[in-house]
Amino acid sequence: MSRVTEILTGRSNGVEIPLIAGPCSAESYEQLRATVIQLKDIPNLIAVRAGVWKPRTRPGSFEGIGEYALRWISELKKETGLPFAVEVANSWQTELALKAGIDILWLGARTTVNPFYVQEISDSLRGVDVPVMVKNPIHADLGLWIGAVERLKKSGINRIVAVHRGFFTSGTSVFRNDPKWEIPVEFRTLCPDVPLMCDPSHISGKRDYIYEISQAALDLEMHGLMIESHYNPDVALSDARQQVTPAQLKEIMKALVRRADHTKNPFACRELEALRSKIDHLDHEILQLLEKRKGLVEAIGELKKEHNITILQFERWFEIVKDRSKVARLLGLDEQVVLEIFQLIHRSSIQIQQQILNAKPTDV
Ligand SMILES: O=C(O)C(=O)C[C@]1(C(=O)O)C=C[C@@H](O)C=C1
Repeated sequence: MSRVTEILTGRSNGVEIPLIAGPCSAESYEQLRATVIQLKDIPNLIAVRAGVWKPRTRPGSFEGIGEYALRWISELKKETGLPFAVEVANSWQTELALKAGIDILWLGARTTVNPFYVQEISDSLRGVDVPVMVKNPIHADLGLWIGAVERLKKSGINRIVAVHRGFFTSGTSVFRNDPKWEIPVEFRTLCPDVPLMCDPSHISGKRDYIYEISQAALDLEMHGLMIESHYNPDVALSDARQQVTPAQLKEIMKALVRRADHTKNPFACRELEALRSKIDHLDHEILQLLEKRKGLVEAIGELKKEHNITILQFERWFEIVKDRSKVARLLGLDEQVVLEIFQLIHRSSIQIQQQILNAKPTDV
């Protein structure tokens, strides 16, 4: 699990939950120093984060100190010996950060979303050996996230870590950004060689949820955490509600559990194997039922073709939705999940019948 530490810092400290922490923004030398000195005590800490240029949604809010803050970082790097990570959004910021000896760069959600920016940064990193973290794009577009990783790799950047920070939501979620956990899981499936960290601060938007989201990320085998911390969050110039004090962060880290991906207990192993074999059996039964259902859908398709009936049957579909939801409820199943399964089945039925009804005479 310390692969992240090695990639980002070139060292290995055997930490099970690598942590990058620091203020949302570097606001003043005193604020940054006070925070970093307290964070230094957390054994999980592998690097400090500090926003220098802040991409804000609307003008008028604090947009970061800019280049000048890099001097404070250099000072604190010397004093503490800790590596520092900074967000860059274009080539001039990248060049200034590298000149200031910043150890780790990261691309924010508003940068990953734009292939032009990603390409510009990748070009300015050609021939430079620096680790880069890539946050997910603001919208749930896995292709853009993977594309950003590919652009960096093409420019010769080999030390890459992805960061899951949740996705823009216009819904009524309690979180600031929707975690959509299925997307980071898919990212890992498609990019198994790129370690994945979680940024619970941006997902939650509120410090009370940081522990819960961090543990959820660890249970999905994410490789580390990036958490915003400020020595006095209430006076922070940006993201005040989601920052925790270093002391709170220390408690959160102590409470988190890194679970193993297997057990060596022989009884538990046997029990697990027996249960999995039952699941295999049930899954095969589900597949056989799907095959039988497909046969019926094909037969209905033939009937529809012969008698010129439309493929989509709204009334029948509504009846199915109502009935399957009711049965799901009675069985104590998650209605939404069951509905999604039947939506997929229905979509497939329509495709099957489209092929039957629209088959050209030469296809048959
Ligand atoms: O009942 C039908 O007419 C079907 O073709 C079957 C089916 C289904 O998959 O259950 C498929 C398409 C219709 O919109 C409604 C239901």
